[in-house]
Amino acid sequence: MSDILAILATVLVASAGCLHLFLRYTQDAREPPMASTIFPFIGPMINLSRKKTKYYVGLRDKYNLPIYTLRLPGSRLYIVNSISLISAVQRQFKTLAFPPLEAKFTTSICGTSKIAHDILNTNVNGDEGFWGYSVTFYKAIHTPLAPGPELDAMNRVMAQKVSASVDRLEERVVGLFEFIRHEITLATTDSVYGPKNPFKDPAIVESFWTFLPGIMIFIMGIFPTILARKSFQAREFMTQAFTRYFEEGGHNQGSGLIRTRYEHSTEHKIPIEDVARFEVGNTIALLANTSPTAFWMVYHLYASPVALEECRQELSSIISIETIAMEGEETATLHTLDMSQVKGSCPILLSTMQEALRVHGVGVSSRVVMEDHMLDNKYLLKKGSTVMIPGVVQHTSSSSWGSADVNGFDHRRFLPKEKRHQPVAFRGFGGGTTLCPGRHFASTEILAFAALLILRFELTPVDGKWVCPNTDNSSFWETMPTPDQDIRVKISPRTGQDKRARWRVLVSDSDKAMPISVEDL
Ligand code: HEM
Repeated sequence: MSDILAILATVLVASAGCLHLFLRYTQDAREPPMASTIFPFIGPMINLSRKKTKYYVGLRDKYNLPIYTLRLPGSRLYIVNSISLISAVQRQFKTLAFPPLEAKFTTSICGTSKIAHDILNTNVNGDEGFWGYSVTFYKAIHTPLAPGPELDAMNRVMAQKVSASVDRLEERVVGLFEFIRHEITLATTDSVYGPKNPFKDPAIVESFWTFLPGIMIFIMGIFPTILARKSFQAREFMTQAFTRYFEEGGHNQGSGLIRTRYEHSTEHKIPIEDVARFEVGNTIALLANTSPTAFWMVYHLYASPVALEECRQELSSIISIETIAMEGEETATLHTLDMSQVKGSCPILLSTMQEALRVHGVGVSSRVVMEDHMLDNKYLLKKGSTVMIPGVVQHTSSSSWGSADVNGFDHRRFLPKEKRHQPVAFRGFGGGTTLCPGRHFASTEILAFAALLILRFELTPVDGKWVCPNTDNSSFWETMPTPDQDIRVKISPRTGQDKRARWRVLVSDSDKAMPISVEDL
């Protein structure tokens, strides 16, 4: 037995030695330094799958490097820690490019046809000029999602749905995440897809959440029909529903966003079933992050009596109340929450949402290196490698946020007058050319939902105290992780509330952007 162990140990040491030699031989001295590891290639792979984005934080704390190399079997990752290098990466958007990665993810996650694959990959990075599906896509969807009439129209539907969902609330016990996810999913999809929204069918809602866990398998392309069978079936079911939606012209009654997406695809001769497949992919951007962000914000509001009270006060000062005539002789009070006032006059509420995105946001911005490049004239990035900017590294950086409370939740941290932080370190919505175009829509929805909830209801945890759930089970690709365990809460109307009062959310014409990311300031 001991002989076998000795042989095994020798083989392991010898293999590690060979891998170290190979590493040294194939690593250029001008490349970012390597994070050392006992077992090259295999070690980082195991650590990444076990610790996920926490691995990047651990390496940042251990080596404190501006940028470093992680070698995985068959690929090089350059991980960026330094703020100044983030700007340098984002400036080189052609050489350190996102569109080729996006095209690869889209085709593998959505299971598109060869025709759609070829259209998507033609002039994918715009090297031959500003034409082709991929490079014109971002500009096309930017207009209906940017502050202006189309976004206002979408927000109006959303506001009405969110308001109706809070109206339906009554005294009961719910799973907080489950409840928020359900309401946000319906409000978001109704706003985007209109009256023929496929998500009105509960089977489609269920399919969406069944589809998500298979995403990593789709991306890696390892037998998805077997290893992600349920996900695969859910995706195909959603594809059929979206094909029917487009064939029946559902998009014509939907938002500017869905009409633009459909027109952009058909102008580029994407077959209808692939338009539907792209839409299944789009539901990930649309839904996967909004519900968890709303959940974390609501959790922190109710878990902190000070934050709750300050936000309630802020909101109470902008609510307008009028008496309206009802049937017969009756009257009622109508409370109006105007979202442009929320955005302009409720900085603590906005700051609480940003802090939820900072504390929980773990999105990684990725870029593929199109040709050998000297980043900032200092570091050689080799063609074919991937550059990664993990948001969590920035969000937990004490040099950006202050060492005293970087790990704590401070609902006032983002107040303009407090300004104690480095704004570039906020990566909740990414940055540069891939900055999330849906941030205005998502933020308005989350703020409207949270505002109505805290103005009208108390939430008390059934277990007696608020305990922050872990997120260890969340997937690698998730930008806002979902909680591992739900929190059972009792919902009850606030005392002293007029039970007959009516509430509405107003979205008045606004072409001003909310100051969310550094690009909006
Ligand atoms: C709170 C909710 C949301 C969060 C936290 C979030 C976050 C992000 C992040 C971190 C990125 C990647 C940025 C990068 O790589 O640098 C991104 C990209 C994107 N988001 Fe969002 N997002 C949210 C909601 C939405 C919504 C509602 C939509 C659509 C209406 C949307 C559409 C997109 C799109 C299309 C991209 C890709 C941009 C590109 O092609 O370059 N997101 N989002």
